[in-house]
Amino acid sequence: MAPETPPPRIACEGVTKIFAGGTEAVRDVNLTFEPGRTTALVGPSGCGKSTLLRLIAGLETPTSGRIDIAGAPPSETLRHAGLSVAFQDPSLLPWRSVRGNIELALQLARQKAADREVEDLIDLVGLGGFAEARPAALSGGMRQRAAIARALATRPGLLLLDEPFGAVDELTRQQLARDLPKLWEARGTTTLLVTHSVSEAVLLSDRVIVLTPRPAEIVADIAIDLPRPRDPDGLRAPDAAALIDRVVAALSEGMALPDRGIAAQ
Ligand SMILES: Nc1ncnc2c1ncn2[C@@H]1O[C@H](COP(=O)(O)OP(=O)(O)OP(=O)(O)O)[C@@H](O)[C@H]1O
Repeated sequence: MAPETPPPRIACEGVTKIFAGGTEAVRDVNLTFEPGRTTALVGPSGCGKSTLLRLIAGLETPTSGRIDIAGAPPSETLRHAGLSVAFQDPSLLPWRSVRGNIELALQLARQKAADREVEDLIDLVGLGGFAEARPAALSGGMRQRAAIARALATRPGLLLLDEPFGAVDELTRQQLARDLPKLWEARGTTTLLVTHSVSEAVLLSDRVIVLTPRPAEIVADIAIDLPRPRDPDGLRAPDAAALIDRVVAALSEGMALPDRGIAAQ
């Protein structure tokens, strides 16, 4: 089934974010994301990855530059439920069950799920049997997975994930890494994800953007042209390992820039 809203093209033009107080988190980012592709943003801790994602989500406004999602500002896309986010802090409503949280997202978007669609999503994120559980009865990783299911429920054209598997155990993480890209591909979702994990970025994405230490600037833009479906075990193959090495080398390059990272310490 097609997504509720078609996957948009996203353009960031000269995007800079300086917070009140003077912290410059993002500097002059120029990027275009093509519809239906998955892109990972990778960079050292505190470099400005989440800020860039929040800017694209319309949850922050750029200090200068502009962001355009299919011809409209991000706030517009957010309002039309064409965009879903699952961030580190899952922010589920505590008095609603997993199913209730997902159904609320659908109600707010004035959508109805097809038969069994909510159940299928709950199963997909490995929460079968926990549909009626409230967030307090779930582990941190389970809450994150519930938030992913909620983000997917409205079939957004644009899906923004910030460290979505941060609290998820390794085996479940591997299962999600197998299953979620299949769903994004089937739906044609444009997905942007922030991760600390270089191997996860290579496993999930069509493209990895490597950012410098704060303020985040682009140090490398690496195409991940590995065949799909991909399997975590496949990361040991020479072509995948070479891509991981390229991403790691770009991270080191960013750290070595004169005013950043190691050089700035
Ligand atoms: N609302 C805010 N007000 C002021 N400073 C902020 C705000 N949000 C983030 N920052 C600062 O901006 C910088 C970048 O933060 P951000 O959360 O984007 O980094 P990150 O790369 O996502 O970090 P991590 O990988 O550790 O999650 C940090 O120095 C942070 O303290």
